[in-house]
Amino acid sequence: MPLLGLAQLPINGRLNPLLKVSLNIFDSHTVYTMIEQEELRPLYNPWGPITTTIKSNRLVSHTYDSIIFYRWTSPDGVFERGRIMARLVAEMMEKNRRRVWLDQWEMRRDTTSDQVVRQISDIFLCIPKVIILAAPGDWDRFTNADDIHRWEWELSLQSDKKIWILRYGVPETTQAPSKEQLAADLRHHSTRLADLAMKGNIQVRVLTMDNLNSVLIEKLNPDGGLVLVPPACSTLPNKAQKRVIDRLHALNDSIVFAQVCDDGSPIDSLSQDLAYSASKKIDLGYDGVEINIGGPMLQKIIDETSDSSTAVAMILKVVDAVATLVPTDQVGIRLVPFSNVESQQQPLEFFCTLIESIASQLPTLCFVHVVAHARFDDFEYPRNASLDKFRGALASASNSIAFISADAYEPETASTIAARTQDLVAISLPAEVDLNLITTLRQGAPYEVAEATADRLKAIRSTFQTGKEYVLEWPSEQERKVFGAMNDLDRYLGELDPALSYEGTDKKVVWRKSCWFASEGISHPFLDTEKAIAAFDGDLHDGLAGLQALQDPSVRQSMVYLKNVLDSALVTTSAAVGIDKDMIQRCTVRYRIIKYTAHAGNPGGIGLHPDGNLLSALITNGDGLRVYDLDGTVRYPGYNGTIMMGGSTLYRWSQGHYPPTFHDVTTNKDQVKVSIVAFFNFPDLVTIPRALKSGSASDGGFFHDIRVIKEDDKLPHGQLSPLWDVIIDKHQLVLPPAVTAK
Ligand SMILES: O=C(O)CCC(=O)C(=O)O
Ligand SMILES: [Fe+2]
Repeated sequence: MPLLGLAQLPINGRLNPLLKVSLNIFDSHTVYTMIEQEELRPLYNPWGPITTTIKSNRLVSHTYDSIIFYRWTSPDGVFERGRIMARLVAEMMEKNRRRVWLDQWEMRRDTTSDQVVRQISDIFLCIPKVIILAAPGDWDRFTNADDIHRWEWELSLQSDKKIWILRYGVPETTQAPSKEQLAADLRHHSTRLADLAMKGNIQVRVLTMDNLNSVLIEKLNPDGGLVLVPPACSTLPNKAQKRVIDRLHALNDSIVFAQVCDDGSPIDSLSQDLAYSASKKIDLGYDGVEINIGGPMLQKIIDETSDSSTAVAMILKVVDAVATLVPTDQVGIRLVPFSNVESQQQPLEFFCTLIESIASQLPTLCFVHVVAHARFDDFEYPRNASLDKFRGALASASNSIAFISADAYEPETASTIAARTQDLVAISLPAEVDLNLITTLRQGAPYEVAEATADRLKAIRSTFQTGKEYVLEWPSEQERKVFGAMNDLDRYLGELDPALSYEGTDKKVVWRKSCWFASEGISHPFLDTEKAIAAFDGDLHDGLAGLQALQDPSVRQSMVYLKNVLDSALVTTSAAVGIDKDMIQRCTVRYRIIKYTAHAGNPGGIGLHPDGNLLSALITNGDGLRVYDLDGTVRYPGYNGTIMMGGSTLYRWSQGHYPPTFHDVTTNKDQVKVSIVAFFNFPDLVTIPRALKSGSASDGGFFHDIRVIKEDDKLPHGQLSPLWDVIIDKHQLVLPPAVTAK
């Protein structure tokens, strides 16, 4: 198949504005960011007492028929395979109208038994059937009682659930063993597992490529285009890869590139290894190769080479080596710059220099593919950070190398960029969730969010209609980073002086250490000048303290990370309650960090209140937050995700449709708790728009003047009084007389 110049790729007879560049079921943006250098640490015995209480969880609102545990445990390369399998099996089952929870929890070598037990037992409560994907290597790991994979088996087999064991990676002719054979097999490695297997309700099946083939082939982009096949696919048997290539070549004008990625081998042999595997890919029938500058070794170079020109030179050497074995116009490179900046390694300029150097050294290179988002399944990630810097860098060095930008674009954004630039634009994350998305869009159908997203939005909406909070849970990788960042804030706040403040409608006295940061909107940077802080609504003292805090590089880094998490939750929740995109962009955010402290023996806390703004996103690392429902229940949201709450402005704007979430905080005197709250609100508007949904006839008589709202909010007998009456009555509260007096 002749290689077409990318710019000539015709889609529906015209130059392609939306190009599917990844074979999404296989895509693997992040796996390589999880490289660890640590040794395997001894882990605790998982069968000790389980102290973790089971929290309300995300599965309850849906009914799933089964769960597939799928863990990735870097960096042995096997995870990638497991992930494809999990995904494909889930799809096979979903075709049969079974709802599958694909549990993609990242397990690390330092994951503790407690975390495993918590996660699994939590999920077990609401799932009738467990599917275990068993790779050939698993058995060998079962002699090690500390192996996290083994705990998972043990917990599963110990449960009263129906278990399906799907073996994969075995020769296609393997017969599924009986339960007895399975137990006998396991007995060589672990008597306990064997005994459990004999007792349990188990079905064993063998999963062959043929089982999967129909799903696999069906999912291949039927419209053709440039398909960048990621490494996971390249690790399939050659026969399977050929099938994929053939299928894609049979489609209109498809060009198929394989992603090649270093396997972590030492730098000396890296260039040769990569060049060799790239040439093998061409022999196999691929039209070209995409070098992923993000595999373990290259990433290590980027992370650890302090001198950036040395790092650039080392990477250039690798790219160059590939280009000696594969024609340069069949070589592209893939970069994921933002994920690096997040963990503060090389600055973005490094990637610009890298792009410029590669482009001038290899002027006939096929493309530079820059991926903006960095997380798997994070399809609502609002960063959409501009890639113009990188575009500019490439343009300054070459006018023939194609630039491909990939992000969680929506069709409008993608079209705008396609119209504004000469670039190829890839919708990556939404297409990963909805595999037919690109085809649908090309056919001119309206953009609809994927079913899973739609379900989530619906769940948020119905929760908010009852005035309750909604918790957007974190994947465990994120959880780890969030708590790391929270510890950092804790450290910083610990050095500030505590201040007394009177909070909540009941004017409870609080001791807290606090400061705030602000931004002009989602994905805007933090305000960085005294003038901007002074102009922003809020107490100046704490605002200036926030400005000071940003001078501390580690606080800044942690805040940037937490901001991303909070912003993402705000975008999702805004979409759920119907705040339109323009408004989302215009709303400002104040991020307050708080450390509750005891003072003179008095515990810290905040009195009962609803927040006054549109939406609040809260991350906290300790107990103390309490939510008062309108139905009289009291709940403690816990801290395994971003807690979303409606505010009184949303209540008014939605004309009473979304009651605000009433909450308070009580911490005892020995307790440490740090919180960060993102208050999302209209920008300096004096009056709020009349109705959340355009076309609403009446405005429900609610105040629209923000200043009036602020005053009114402080009182339980203002516009919120019908709600306060319910709360006071259902929870049998007694507010201080000064507060209740009209
Ligand atoms: O720290 C918390 O858990 C909640 C803080 C809060 O409600 C607020 O600052 O409005
Ligand atoms: Fe609050």
